[in-house]
Amino acid sequence: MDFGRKMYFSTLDDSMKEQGVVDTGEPLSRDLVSLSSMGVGSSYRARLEVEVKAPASAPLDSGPVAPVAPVAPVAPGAPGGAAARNRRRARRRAEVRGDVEDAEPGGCVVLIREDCRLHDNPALHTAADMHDWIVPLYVHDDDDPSPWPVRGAGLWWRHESLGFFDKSLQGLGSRIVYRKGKLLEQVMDVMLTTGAKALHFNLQLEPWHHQRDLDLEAAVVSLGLEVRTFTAMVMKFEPWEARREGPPRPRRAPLPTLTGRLPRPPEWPWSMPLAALGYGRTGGRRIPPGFRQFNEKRQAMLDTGGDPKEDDWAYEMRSFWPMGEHAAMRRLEEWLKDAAWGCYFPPGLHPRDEVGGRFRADKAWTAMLSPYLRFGDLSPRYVEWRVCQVLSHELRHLFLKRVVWRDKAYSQLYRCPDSHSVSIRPHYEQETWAGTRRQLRRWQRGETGFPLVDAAMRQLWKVGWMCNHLRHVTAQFLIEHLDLSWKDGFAWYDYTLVDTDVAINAMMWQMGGHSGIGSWNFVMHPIYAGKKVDPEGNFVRRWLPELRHLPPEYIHCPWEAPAGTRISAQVLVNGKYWQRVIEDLVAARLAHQRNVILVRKRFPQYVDKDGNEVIRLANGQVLHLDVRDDIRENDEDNITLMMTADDPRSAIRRNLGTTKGVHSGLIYEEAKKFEALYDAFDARRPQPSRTRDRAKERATRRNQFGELVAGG
Ligand SMILES: Cc1cc2nc3c(=O)[nH]c(=O)nc-3n(C[C@H](O)[C@H](O)[C@H](O)COP(=O)(O)OP(=O)(O)OC[C@H]3O[C@@H](n4cnc5c(N)ncnc54)[C@H](O)[C@@H]3O)c2cc1C
Repeated sequence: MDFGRKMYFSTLDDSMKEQGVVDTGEPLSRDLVSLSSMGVGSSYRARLEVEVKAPASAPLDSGPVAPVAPVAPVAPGAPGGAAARNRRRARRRAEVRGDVEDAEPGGCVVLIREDCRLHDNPALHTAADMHDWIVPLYVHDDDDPSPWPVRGAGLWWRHESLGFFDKSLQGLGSRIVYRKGKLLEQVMDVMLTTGAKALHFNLQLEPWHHQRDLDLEAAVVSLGLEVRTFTAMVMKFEPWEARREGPPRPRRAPLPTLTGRLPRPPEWPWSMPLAALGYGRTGGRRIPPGFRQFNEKRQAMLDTGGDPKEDDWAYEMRSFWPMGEHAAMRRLEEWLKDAAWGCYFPPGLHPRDEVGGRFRADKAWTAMLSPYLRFGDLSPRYVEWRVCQVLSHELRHLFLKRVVWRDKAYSQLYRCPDSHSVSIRPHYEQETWAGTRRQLRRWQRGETGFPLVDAAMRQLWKVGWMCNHLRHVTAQFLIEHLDLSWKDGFAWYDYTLVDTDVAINAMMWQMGGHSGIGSWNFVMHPIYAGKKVDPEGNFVRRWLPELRHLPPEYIHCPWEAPAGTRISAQVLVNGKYWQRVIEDLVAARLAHQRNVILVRKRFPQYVDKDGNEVIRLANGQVLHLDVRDDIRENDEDNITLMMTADDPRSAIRRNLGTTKGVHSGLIYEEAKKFEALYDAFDARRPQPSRTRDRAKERATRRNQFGELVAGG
C-alpha cells in the first residue's frame, strides 16, 4: 500500500511551521508565564534558561524560536529527497571552498524514544533534511527519573518496536545505535565521538521526562551545539499547551514516510546489541516475588543464561500482536474498514447505547491501536488524518474524542504529577479498604469465579490488553465489590498492559476510585455486563477454556447451572472452576460505599453544599468536582446503588429476560433488587440527577468558602 502518495499533501515546510521551527515572533517568556500560572513554573524554569542561553541558530520547538534558514518544500513521499540531497551537495562544495558558514549543518544525533516510525517523525525528518548524516540513538537510561519506568509487558513491546524500527532504518541504509547508562553521558559521548553538531528529539510528555529533556537541552546547548525538539506524541496539544479556552486546534498534517537513503555517519559509534538491553527477556525480571508471574524457575534459568524461549511469558503476546510500524498501519486500515461498515458504532444506535459496536468483548471492533500509539509505532496525527479522510463526520467525532483523551491524560499528569500514587482529591487518601491480599491475587490471576472478570484478566495476562469496557468492568469489580484500592489495580495494569501508560492509567484508575478530576457515574455489574458485551459467551470461552462446554445461558453464572449441566460440561465449581470470591454483590457494594461516605463525613471541608466535592490545587485554583449520583447524598443508612451504565430499568436489561433457563431468573431477581433500591432513591430526590441542567448548576455553584466556582 502506498500511503505516502495517496494520503499526504503537506510539505515539510508546513509541518515545521506548526512545530514552531520558523520564527513566530512571539515573546520569549510565553511558556514560562503559562506554566507559572498553572503552579508548576518553578520546576520548569530551566526552559527559560535554555532559551536564553541558546544561540540564535538553536531554536527549540515548544518555546518561541529564532529564525532559521527556510527549508525547501519536499515532495510528498520523498522527505530528505532531491532538494535535501542538492542542499547537502551544495554544502559539501562549500566545505571544499572553505566557506564554513554554509557548511554549518554537519551531522546530527536523533534520539529515539517513543517514536519508532518512519512516518510523521519530525525529529528524524528534519534531521534527514538538514544534516549531512544522522545517527539514530536509543539510550536505556540507568537513571530514569520515572516513578513507573516501563516494565513487564510494556518493556517487551518496546523491545519489539525497536527491533522492527531498526530493520526499517536498515532498509534505508541506516541503523539504531543502542547504549545503556546515564542519558546525558551517553548522548554526549555519541555526539563528541561522531562530531555531530546537532541533537534532535521528539518531546516526551510525562513531567519527569520533560524535565530530563530540558536538562539535556541545557547541557548540549551549553557546549555550543544545537538542539531541536519537536511535537510528535500527541494528536492536538502537549501538556504545557493545554488551555481550557481558545480557538479549536487546526488539524495538523502528518509528515510522509521517509524513503530513499538516510545519510550515514563517516563512522558508526559503538553500539551494544538490542538483546543486551534485556527488554526481550520475559522471565519476570524485576517482578516482585508476590506477583503471579514471578516464576523462580524461569528467573533462575535466565540468571544462568538459559534460553528464554524455554518458558516464554510473551509467547501469546508474540502470536497475538503483529508488530512494527507497517503492522500498525495495516491494523488502522482494517479497523477503518470495519468502522466504515458500522462495527464501531452501529448505525441507529445512540453513542451511549452499550449493546454493540465498540463495547463488544467478543469482537475486535475497537481500534486496538493503543500499544502502537503508546510506543510510537503509529503517529496520533497520522491516525487523525486517516480517520478524517475515511469516516463520516459522526463516526470520526466519536472516535477522535477517544484519541484526544490521551492528550488530556498527559496534561492532567503534568498538572498533578503525583496522581500515579496519591489521590487527587486528598481526603480519599484516608479511605479504609476492606479487601484482602488473597482477593487481590484472585483478581490478578483471573480466579474470582465471575467468568467475565476472569476471562478479561486472563486475556490481560496473556496478551497484555483488554478493551476499554472490560477495563471498566474489572476495575470496578476490584474497587466496588472487592473494596481494594485503585492503587493495587493501577500497579497490576502498569505491569501487564502492553499499552501501559502512567498518565492514562492513573487518570482512569483515579476516576474509578472516586478520587480523580473526573469520576465515573456508573457501576458495572459482572454478570449484566457479560450478557451485554458477550451475549453468546464466546469471549469467555476463548479465555476461560474450562467453561467452553457451558451453554450460553449459564456461561456468565456457572454456579447457577443445574448439576447435570455442569457435569456434562465438565465444569466443577470449586473444583475445576473457581467458586465466587464474594457471593453477595449488593452487600459488597454497600460495604464499599459506606467506606467512601465515611471519608466524606470525616472531611466535610472537601464536600460542597450540593454533595459534590471541591479541592484547591497548589496554585490556588479551586476545582469543583462531580461526585457519582448515588454517593452524593452522603446518607449512610439509605445507600442506593445507582448503576447507570447497567441500569436495570433500561430496555437492554429487560431484554436479558429473553435468555432461557435459571440464568434469566437470576438476572431478573437481581434486577428487581436494584430496581427497589432505585425507587426508594428516586422517591427521596426532588429531581433525578441525570436530567438536571448541569451547566446551569455549575454556573451558580459555590464552594465551602462561599466563592462562586467554575466547573471542574
Ligand atoms: C482502568 C483503566 C486503565 C487504562 N489504562 C490505559 C493505559 O495504561 N494505556 C492506554 O493506552 N489506555 C489505557 N486505558 C484506556 C483504554 O482502555 C485503552 O486506551 C483502550 O482500551 C485501547 O483500546 P483501543 O485502541 O481499541 O481503543 P479505542 O476505543 O478504539 O480508542 C482509540 C484510541 O483512543 C485512545 N483512548 C481510548 N480510550 C482512552 C482513554 N480512556 N484514555 C486515554 N486514551 C484513550 C487510545 O489511544 C486508543 O488506542 C485505560 C482504561 C481504563 C478503564
